[in-house]
Amino acid sequence: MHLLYSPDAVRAAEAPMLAACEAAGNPDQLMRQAAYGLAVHIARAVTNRPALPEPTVAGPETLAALTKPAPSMPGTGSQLRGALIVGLIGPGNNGGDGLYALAELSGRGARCVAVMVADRWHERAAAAAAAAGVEVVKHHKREAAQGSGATKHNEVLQHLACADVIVDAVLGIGAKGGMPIPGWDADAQTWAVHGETLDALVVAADCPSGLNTQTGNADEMVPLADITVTFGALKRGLVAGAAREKTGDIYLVEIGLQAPQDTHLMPRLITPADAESELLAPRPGDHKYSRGVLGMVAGSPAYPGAAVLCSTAAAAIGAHDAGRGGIGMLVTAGRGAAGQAVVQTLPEVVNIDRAELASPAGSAESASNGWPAVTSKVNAWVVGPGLGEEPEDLEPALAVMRGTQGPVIVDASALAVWEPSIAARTDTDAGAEVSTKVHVLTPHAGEFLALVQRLGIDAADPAEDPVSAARDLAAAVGAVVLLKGSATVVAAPSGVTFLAASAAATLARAGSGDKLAGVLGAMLATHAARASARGEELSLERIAQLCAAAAVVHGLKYSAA
Ligand SMILES: NC(=O)C1=CN([C@@H]2O[C@H](COP(=O)(O)OP(=O)(O)OC[C@H]3O[C@@H](n4cnc5c(N)ncnc54)[C@H](O)[C@@H]3O)[C@@H](O)[C@H]2O)[C@@H](O)CC1
Repeated sequence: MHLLYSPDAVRAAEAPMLAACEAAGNPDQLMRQAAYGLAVHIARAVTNRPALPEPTVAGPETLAALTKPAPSMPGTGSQLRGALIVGLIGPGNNGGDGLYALAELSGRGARCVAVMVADRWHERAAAAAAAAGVEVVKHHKREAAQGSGATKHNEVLQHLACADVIVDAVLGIGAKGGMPIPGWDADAQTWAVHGETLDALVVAADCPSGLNTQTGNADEMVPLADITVTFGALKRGLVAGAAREKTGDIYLVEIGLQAPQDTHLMPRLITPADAESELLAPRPGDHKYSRGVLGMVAGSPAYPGAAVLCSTAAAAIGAHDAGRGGIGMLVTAGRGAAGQAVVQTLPEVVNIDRAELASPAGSAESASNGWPAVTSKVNAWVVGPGLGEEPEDLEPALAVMRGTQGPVIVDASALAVWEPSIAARTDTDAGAEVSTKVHVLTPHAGEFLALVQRLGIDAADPAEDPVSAARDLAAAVGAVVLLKGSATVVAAPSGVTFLAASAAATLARAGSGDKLAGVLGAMLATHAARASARGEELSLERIAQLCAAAAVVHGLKYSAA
């Protein structure tokens, strides 16, 4: 699990270290450390492309390929000889990182060019770069406006066209929007005039320039990076929202930052290893009920496929890997074709008539609420995938939401009829959240906007700041909110938040949400069963964490398909 820092948290963590470096008469020590890490990754990129070591956070492309490149050592001087590395250098400390990195690489034999894209720069780093033999080209807007601008522009283009690596060290966490580079054509993601696609590997220093490292918001001006080498800590805005499409693989360079004392409300990134560790192994003596029973109200005569996707995804967890993460039993409440399709695909499923949830028959074998007896064994429910708008399908879903303590994953069509009053729940001791009635809402951005509008909730825009958006809704309605996106954000009402960033862009297709609902259901059912056997309940924060782990499992399992 990685803590995700806001830019303010990064600055706060850096401050005492910078003061100590200053006092020791070595003010750039931290920057040099960061720059060394950057240089190592650039050297690896030059010498080993495309076999780079495993990133801290895999980008969508890497996930789609699901390759695990072999780790390797940084290149030696001789391997770098002949390589051209061009740094785009901005006015602040991010530019300083770039300059010190170029100085390192120049010392190892690469030809390095620093293009100063602002009319000021980090003086000490620039002096170090010049002393190490880095060529300097000044090409900023003010200078571009003066007579020699066109010639200079062509010179820069020439360098860029021949570069093996372009280092984006224009703006870091101090960016206030935009890319201050003369001639940068954002639409084409290249430099104007020539317009050809550049062959170089683009390495972003700390973050792609212009990215909002608080929210992840990135407009079309922000250049795409093949890899991002970030310093000290993972920034929240590197893995949230649009950032996923900009950063490529992310590598974290440690520079010794101390974590803040109070990290409770810092978002956390769930790694594949974290997610794996949440897949419970079956124990000797387990039986189908003790492993966890998942109930499902999914699919309808109009959309029977959603029920198949949801149930097969739930059943597939645990089908391999010694049964880890697997549920003991799946109970579906089907109607017509939706029920038949599931049973034909998964004969082990217990299918009950959906109508019996909305209008309980109440026979001698019924559960205490009049539902079929098997429902009393259910540890978690999924309601909504493929239900459509018919009352025959939505009423049973509502009955589950109202009539069980949960956890209930409220997905797709069920979100359109969900009300906070349905989830009304009583907290025990002050501050201790227990799952007396737990609902997990799983909107994508469109469903999120429809939901907050219908309920009159003031929430951040998920397209601009997904972490705040999920937190706002969760706090307003008292439910766990799983906001789907290129990174998925899961927030508990307390504000505790987890991110899952292990899904490739290939997952943006019909049916992915249905499968995710099934994986979520399996994760919650297995953990709720274990907790209940111990006489415990899962807290809302724990449920949020498990949901993010399930999103990671889903991303890894289905990204390559
Ligand atoms: N403080 C340190 O010692 C360390 C800082 N680090 C680096 O320093 C970066 C932060 O440095 P800074 O605070 O100097 O911030 P930046 O380097 O991100 O840039 C800030 C400067 O750019 C200007 N600026 C912002 N947006 C602009 C725009 N759209 N157009 C033109 N100019 C713009 C600002 O006015 C300011 O002068 C980090 O991202 C990281 O790369 C690392 O070296 C680690 C150590």
